[in-house]
Amino acid sequence: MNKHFILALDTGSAPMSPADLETALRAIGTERYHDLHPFHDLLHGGHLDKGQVQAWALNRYCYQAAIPRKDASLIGRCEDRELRREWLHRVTDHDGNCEDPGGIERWLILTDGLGLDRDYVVSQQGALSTTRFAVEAYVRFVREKSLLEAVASSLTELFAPSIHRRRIAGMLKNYSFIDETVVAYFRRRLDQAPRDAQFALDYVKRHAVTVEQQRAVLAALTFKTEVLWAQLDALHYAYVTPGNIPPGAFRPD
Ligand SMILES: O=C(O)c1cc(C(=O)O)c2c(n1)C(=O)C(=O)c1cc(C(=O)O)[nH]c1-2
Repeated sequence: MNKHFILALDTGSAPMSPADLETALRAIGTERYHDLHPFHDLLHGGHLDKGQVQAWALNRYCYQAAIPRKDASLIGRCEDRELRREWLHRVTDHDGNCEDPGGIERWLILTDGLGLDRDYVVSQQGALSTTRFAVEAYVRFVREKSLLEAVASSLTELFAPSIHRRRIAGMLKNYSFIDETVVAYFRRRLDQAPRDAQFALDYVKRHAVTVEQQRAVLAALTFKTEVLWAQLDALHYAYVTPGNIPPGAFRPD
């Protein structure tokens, strides 16, 4: 977390204004969001082979599959009807409904396009243990922490549209095996994520009013950046340095 803001909250003085809280939250993204991870430079810059892109996509499926579970958990313990109403579409955005097949289906179209077997992807059997541990830590965090911290932990989405735009452009340009069908998931998120992130940011700015609450939301967002970073560390270790794929994990042909 940005040292300046920790110090501001350590003094025991007045809580930050909502505007300063937003600045502090955004500073966490600037310092820690996973757009800074070297694995993303390789992925977006066209420096991975098809097997490494497959490894990324099948590991990332675990995250996709967990998102509606953590959102349903949040709804399940929320007393506030307005918040439940607003949060509900996050579940259908991923699970789909009669009008839209949903984000998980779009992710599976992406893994189909990369030549991966659907049942194998959905089984998560080839995923790295670190991926599963990190993703599950996020689900548990949302289930167990305060509602305010749970909402704050989604705020990495403030920073997602720019990485999605970079990914769409970079992957289409740099990989012969990527086409519009495969990047459809990210195109859709360009509309969905800003709306969700803005709601969550407004909620956090309205409800994190004490020093303790502000400290908790900053820590929640920091935790979430670690969930994302750990997944890329694991991918980088296993699939970029030769000889490191752990037993049982996906092995590219
Ligand atoms: O590709 C990415 O870098 C990225 C990052 C994040 C994020 O920052 O948590 C999400 C997504 N994508 C995404 O597609 C998505 O649906 C999503 C939901 C959430 C969340 O915490 O509720 N984060 C993200």
